[in-house]
Amino acid sequence: MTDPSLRIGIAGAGAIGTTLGVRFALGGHRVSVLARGGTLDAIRDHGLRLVDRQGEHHAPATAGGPDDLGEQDVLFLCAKAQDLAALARSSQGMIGPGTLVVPVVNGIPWWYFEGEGGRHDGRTVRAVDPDGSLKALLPMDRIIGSVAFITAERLAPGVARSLNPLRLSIGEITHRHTGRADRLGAVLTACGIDTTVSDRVRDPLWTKVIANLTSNPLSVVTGATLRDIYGDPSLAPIARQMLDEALLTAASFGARVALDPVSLLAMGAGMGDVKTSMLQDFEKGLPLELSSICDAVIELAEMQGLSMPLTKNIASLVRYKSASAAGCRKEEGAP
Ligand SMILES: NC(=O)C1=CN([C@@H]2O[C@H](COP(=O)(O)OP(=O)(O)OC[C@H]3O[C@@H](n4cnc5c(N)ncnc54)[C@H](OP(=O)(O)O)[C@@H]3O)[C@@H](O)[C@H]2O)C=CC1
Ligand SMILES: CC(C)(CO)C(=O)C(=O)O
Repeated sequence: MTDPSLRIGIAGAGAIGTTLGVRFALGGHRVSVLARGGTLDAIRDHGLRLVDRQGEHHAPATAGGPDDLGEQDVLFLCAKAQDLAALARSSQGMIGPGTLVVPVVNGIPWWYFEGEGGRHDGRTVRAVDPDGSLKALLPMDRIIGSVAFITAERLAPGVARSLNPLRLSIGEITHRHTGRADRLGAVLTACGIDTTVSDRVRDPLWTKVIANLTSNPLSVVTGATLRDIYGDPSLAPIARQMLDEALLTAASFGARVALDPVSLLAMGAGMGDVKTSMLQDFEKGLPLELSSICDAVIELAEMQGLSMPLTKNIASLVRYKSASAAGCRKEEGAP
């Protein structure tokens, strides 16, 4: 990464992909976006658009499908966990021998045990990579772990809005400190994405997973926003109990979670009437990101001989609700 202008690939042009793509283009990098359907047409015709704290931006980008885009210096994979394997397959042409691959996906990633050095080193997380496709398709020695502390929404194909500060944690998945992670962190920060490079990227990862796990599924069961999930006298004890289950699991893997339970609940309640991404997906009839946010955490707990009974039950309720809503939509003739 000596050329100041990098070839940066964005695979998955939703809320996060569009936000990152615009920021990179504004930073002077050559952005190529892997998209499909109407999103591909819109980006080809109009480029990418972002409304953020700095204003409204329009950025040029090359857009294409699986066979159109060449090797990149860095490839960001920006999709929901359940879509990642298909996206990784479509992105193969963008990955060359030197490409760094940065998945920006919530939840426990498939690479969790790669280079982790513990007693489960190299083990697959079945919930997120059931048939080993991700491990086979993506070069483990060039994965940079990432955790996105960003809020972004997709307003239209190729158009996103992100009004909170853009923060990212990245790090080598092997705990090593390397120049390539530092250089990537500097590129991101120069593009307006405030990036921390950590030798322990699994720590912020657990912090984020715990925030998602304690709020996203409960929001689907109840329809509640963060204010009530963490602050309402009926719901907050449920969130607290799920938090305790998750903290125990994180601690069993030696994770240092940034927030204590009381602060996390207070911070969550203080975020106000925010609908979680899972509730938004549920309301749109989209598949939910349960594999990486719930199932993978439960799988990790069970590997350590722990159980997460409440989390498991809440995840089952969400699955039931999501399946029955899909059934109703089918009966009503919706697509
Ligand atoms: N949005 C947010 O505020 C945050 C999101 N995250 C996490 O980041 C990840 C991405 O989220 P987000 O950007 O919101 O998700 P979106 O659903 O907005 O975007 C995902 C994009 O990936 C595209 N995609 C999926 N599969 C393929 C494929 N095979 N080929 C081409 N394109 C594909 C989708 O295309 P199509 O539209 O055609 O289906 C969609 O545009 C998730 O794990 C999310 O939880 C993390 C922090 C904050
Ligand atoms: C807002 C927050 C932190 C809630 O878990 C989130 O990341 C989401 O909605 O997916």
